[in-house]
Amino acid sequence: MSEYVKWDIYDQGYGMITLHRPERRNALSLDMIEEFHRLLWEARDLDLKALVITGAGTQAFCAGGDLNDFHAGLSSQEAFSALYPMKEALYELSRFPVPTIALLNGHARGGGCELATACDFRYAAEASTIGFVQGELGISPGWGGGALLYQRIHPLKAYEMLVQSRIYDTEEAIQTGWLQGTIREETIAEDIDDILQPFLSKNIDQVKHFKQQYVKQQIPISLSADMDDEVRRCSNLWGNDQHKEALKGYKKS
Ligand SMILES: CC[C@@H](C(=O)O)C(=O)SCCNC(=O)CCNC(=O)[C@H](O)C(C)(C)COP(=O)(O)OP(=O)(O)OC[C@H]1O[C@@H](n2cnc3c(N)ncnc32)[C@H](O)[C@@H]1OP(=O)(O)O
Repeated sequence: MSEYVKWDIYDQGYGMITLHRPERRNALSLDMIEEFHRLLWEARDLDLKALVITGAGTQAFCAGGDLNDFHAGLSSQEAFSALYPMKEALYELSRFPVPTIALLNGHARGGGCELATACDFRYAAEASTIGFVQGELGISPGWGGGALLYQRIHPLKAYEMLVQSRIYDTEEAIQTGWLQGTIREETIAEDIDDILQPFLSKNIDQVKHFKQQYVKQQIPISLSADMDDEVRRCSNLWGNDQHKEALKGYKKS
């Protein structure tokens, strides 16, 4: 159990999982990942029309893996064991039975972008920035979010985002097709209502049907093996000199 992952159900018919660790920019520790996955399983059996994933605070949606747990001193085998549970959670999330929406209340980095990519749709506060920065850290995405990115946007754009590993603002992220729209800080509650309304106005069987059809086209069971391969490749890169140098500022590295 982790106190840093919260779960709410709203009368309008949707659920919301909130990463609640703003002082660490909602970075995901191993405990948080376990709790996140447990909540996803619980949520599957509820009659929801949509599931929202967001972060607490105004700074960050999610800064990726907690670099105290995912430190550069891990062996490849240890890195694989640490990374794999979030791959399993993201695979579940990508095949969740009803539409899923990432509400980026702030910046997303590394695994935070992978988490958002595992959702069907992404909306972000205007000042948010997005970075698949793993390439700058001497590694590659380690939770299967790279494989998912190829399913969400044009493959050449996905490749560009991953290999360049740079930071995008919301306007650029919309152009890639990764982000569907922005939320204004002054009207955040109304904007969220507007985003959710088209989902909540349908009945549950409708939203389940639309989601099932999408999953059949875009998130085949075989994607799981591609995501496993991604975890393995990231683990093999783990702890190289560039990685150690990039994580120097964090404990245990
Ligand atoms: C492991 C999986 C792998 C993957 O598969 O992709 C990854 O996720 S690799 C991790 C990639 N993530 C990063 O490199 C992000 C690092 N963080 C940032 O770039 C910035 O924090 C931010 C997200 C852009 C926000 O910037 P800002 O608002 O200026 O906050 P600070 O940088 O001052 O951070 C505040 C506080 O939080 C701690 N922090 C931030 N990110 C992490 C993290 N990933 N793990 C652990 N702790 C993190 C940071 O150290 C600060 O702590 P204090 O100095 O003690 O206040």
